[in-house]
Amino acid sequence: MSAPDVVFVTGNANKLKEVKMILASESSKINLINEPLDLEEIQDVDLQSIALAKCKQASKLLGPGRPVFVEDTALCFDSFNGLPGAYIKWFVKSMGLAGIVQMLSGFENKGAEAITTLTYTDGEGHFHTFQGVTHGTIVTSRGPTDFGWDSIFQPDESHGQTYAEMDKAAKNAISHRGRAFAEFKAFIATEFK
Ligand SMILES: O=c1[nH]c(=O)c2ncn([C@@H]3O[C@H](COP(=O)(O)OP(=O)(O)OP(=O)(O)O)[C@@H](O)[C@H]3O)c2[nH]1
Ligand SMILES: [Mg+2]
Repeated sequence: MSAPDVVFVTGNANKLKEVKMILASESSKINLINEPLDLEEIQDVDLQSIALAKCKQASKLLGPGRPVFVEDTALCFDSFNGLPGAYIKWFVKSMGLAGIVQMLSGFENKGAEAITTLTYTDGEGHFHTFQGVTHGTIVTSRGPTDFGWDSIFQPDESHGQTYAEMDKAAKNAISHRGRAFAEFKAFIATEFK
């Protein structure tokens, strides 16, 4: 029997690339499909509520009985009590990376948490949420700038490299996304035997 389809709803090609790499090891259990639907994102500081609302909307659009997951990624500054959080996308768009670095110039603590919140539904009313967190520091941009804020985030565990300077396998091994999907992989092992 072939592996069942599981849909990842995202319009972000960089996320998709990383997730395909992370879930490649599960290809005998699930057949990963992408639907680049543009989902509404509710205004909330609670990351689990945002991911759940996104997943419910994706599931509604795809129809019942279809396993689907979404993820929402936040960047939370220690000095800002967790903001910009899920709003980081709009900060990157409006201010650029240099503007974001500048926002923290008056603060001694330049620490930040990158958080991925992933919500999966079986399409039959059951929802499961997984989260991955990586702490780091906001630094002046170093490395390629093709993915969000990768070039200004230096994880504590990276020996001085920004995410953008790391190769993908090294990033996935310690990243917010890698950690959230490690939990999801353990779930896949029990859900799709
Ligand atoms: O440097 C980065 N390293 C990452 O690992 C990463 N993951 C997400 N992002 C960016 O942070 C915002 C999240 O917003 P987000 O979760 O709503 O994503 P999105 O709207 O692009 O896609 P989606 O909602 O269709 O899945 C967007 O600006 C993403 O580009 C990242 N930037
Ligand atoms: Mg989004």
